[in-house]
Amino acid sequence: MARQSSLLYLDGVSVSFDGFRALNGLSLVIAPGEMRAIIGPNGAGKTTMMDVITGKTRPDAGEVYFGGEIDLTARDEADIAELGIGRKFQKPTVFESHTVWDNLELALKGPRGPFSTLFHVVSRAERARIEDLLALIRLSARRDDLAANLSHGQKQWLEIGMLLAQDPKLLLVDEPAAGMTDAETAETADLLKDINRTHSVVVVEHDMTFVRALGVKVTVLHEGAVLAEGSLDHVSADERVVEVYLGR
Ligand SMILES: Nc1ncnc2c1ncn2[C@@H]1O[C@H](COP(=O)(O)OP(=O)(O)OP(=O)(O)O)[C@@H](O)[C@H]1O
Repeated sequence: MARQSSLLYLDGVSVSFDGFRALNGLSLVIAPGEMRAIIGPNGAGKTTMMDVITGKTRPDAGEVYFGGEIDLTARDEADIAELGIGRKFQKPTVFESHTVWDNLELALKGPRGPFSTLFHVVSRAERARIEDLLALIRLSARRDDLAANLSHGQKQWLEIGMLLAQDPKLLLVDEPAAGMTDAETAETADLLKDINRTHSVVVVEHDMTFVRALGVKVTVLHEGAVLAEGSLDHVSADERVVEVYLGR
């Protein structure tokens, strides 16, 4: 796909730490509206790739473009978040002593800052938006509960809801199924599919049951570059992928 028609475009991206190449000529293109799963063994470069996209790490070489035109290597982390790239880290960071509803309300008002938030009256439109988010993240019935009392999986969903409150154009999700029960894992795959109706998503995940449930194109990273790409069945049948995973 040409850079101009892509949502996210990485070409020949390299990152070295003390001479060690964490990314080694990584090229990856995400189409507008797409959901992509990124898999790969430990140390393959998945986290470093997310760090490059969000401006946390600067590449030594290569191109990183958002929306076809915006050079992300020239932007800082705050700029990139403002452009509409939201990142969900592995560990949930919800406000435990606030209710589920208040967490979403705070996220909705985020950029306005705490002082204006204090005196801000929630508009009818904002209430409707919070209701929609609650339904999407499967927490309508838990709206008045403290976030501290949610299960690990529900905290992850709440944090995804808080990111969505900012209406990102691209959502980066790091190992959402880690530590979840089987039922929560299955529900999270459904949740991401729901989100993907209106948002582009890049999800890094180790859990193959989860990746299969997503049913999207998979990119396999190895030693900082793309080893294989295609459906999960296609990449699982690739001998090089099998070798990398089984360490043969
Ligand atoms: N700040 C750093 N300094 C030195 N080496 C680093 C740094 N960050 C990452 N690395 C190294 O770069 C390589 C790629 O790491 P990265 O965390 O991107 O892999 P990953 O695919 O996310 O792995 P995992 O599945 O274990 O999270 C690893 O060998 C790691 O040790």
